[in-house]
Amino acid sequence: MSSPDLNQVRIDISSTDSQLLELLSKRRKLSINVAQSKLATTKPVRDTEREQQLLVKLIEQGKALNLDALYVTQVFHSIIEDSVLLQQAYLQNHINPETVAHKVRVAFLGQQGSYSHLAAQKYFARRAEEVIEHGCASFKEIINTVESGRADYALLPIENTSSGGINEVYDILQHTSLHIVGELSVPVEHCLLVATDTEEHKIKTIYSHFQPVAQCSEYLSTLNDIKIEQADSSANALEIVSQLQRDDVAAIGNSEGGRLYGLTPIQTGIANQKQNYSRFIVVARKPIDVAAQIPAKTTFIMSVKQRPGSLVDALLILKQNKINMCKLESRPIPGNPWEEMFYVDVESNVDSDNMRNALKNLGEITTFIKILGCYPSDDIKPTNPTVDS
Ligand SMILES: C=C(O[C@@H]1C=C(C(=O)O)C=C[C@H]1O)C(=O)O
Repeated sequence: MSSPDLNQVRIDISSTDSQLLELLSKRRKLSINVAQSKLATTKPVRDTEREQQLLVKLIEQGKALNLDALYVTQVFHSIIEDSVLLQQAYLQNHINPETVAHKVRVAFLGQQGSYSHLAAQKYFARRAEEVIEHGCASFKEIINTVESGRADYALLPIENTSSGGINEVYDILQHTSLHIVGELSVPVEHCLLVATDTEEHKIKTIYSHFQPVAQCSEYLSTLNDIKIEQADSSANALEIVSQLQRDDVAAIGNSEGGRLYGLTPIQTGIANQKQNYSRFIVVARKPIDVAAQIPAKTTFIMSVKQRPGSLVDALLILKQNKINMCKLESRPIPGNPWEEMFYVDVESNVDSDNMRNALKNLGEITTFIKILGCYPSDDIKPTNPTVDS
């Protein structure tokens, strides 16, 4: 048998890919039709039972076509995630028409290649056609840029799975007039990046923002005689190392950002936790409404009386109203030694009856309470197909 002609096979592959794209686009249009019907019936966007039935059937059909179950599941998890996010965006635009914009101005920490920059690109990819990027040198500058109207949105990192909550951002949220309107999680894959043909044992100085230093503390403790130099952001560290062009310096950053500065990774996966994610919040001058069909989160801050059990009493109000708390952080209140401000994230829409009732009751027992925002939950957990074996 003569071997297939490579050029011809590639032409056939390209044509098959075009058909796949057309089908994906057709499926997306159908998802929008589904969103339109849910708008009328107020049915939730997510229907995990339907997803499960769909996956089981697709796995079965895939088997008959020689496609393994894991592959089919992965592909359709990604297709369904897109479908859910698309529908959520449709419903959100419907309920907040004033936020629909062709062009948005976004402030974030650092410059091109920073984690915040990558997160901004990811978040706005499905929300605006054009993003005007506004890199800032500090969190204060970011907040100021949006408060003064020079940008429409800001992205702020709020927590990381390795290093925990980002205190500076929590403290800023106590005083800003901005509102949380969104959130997203991005994988953070730290590498050690260099500008020359060098090796790890030759490195004497590492440039990094302080957050990656905390997230990679275990790896850094295995290196001898290393000086850590602080940079304004991860991207700033990459830029410095790229300018220095020395065998004995390196930066901690992501490989995608490193490529922008001509750096190569000599160590990958150096974060303490292999599943290293950062969660970002998106803030704007005006709060948004979250459609009832979408899972919502509400973030509020409160302080309670200095007496036994007052925090427990506040949390019991959430329990009585069947509201799940997914995060609780405490931060000192400047000027009031040993008093704490509590940051609470709950899985609830601020306009739901339960949440209204809880906020009314909390208002009666707390010394201060302020809602920072209600926003769609970014957490689209993939549905598990239960396959009978
Ligand atoms: C499209 C729908 O909305 C969501 C997305 C699904 C999909 O893309 O297949 C399936 C179920 C829902 O979670 C639907 O309800 O049918």
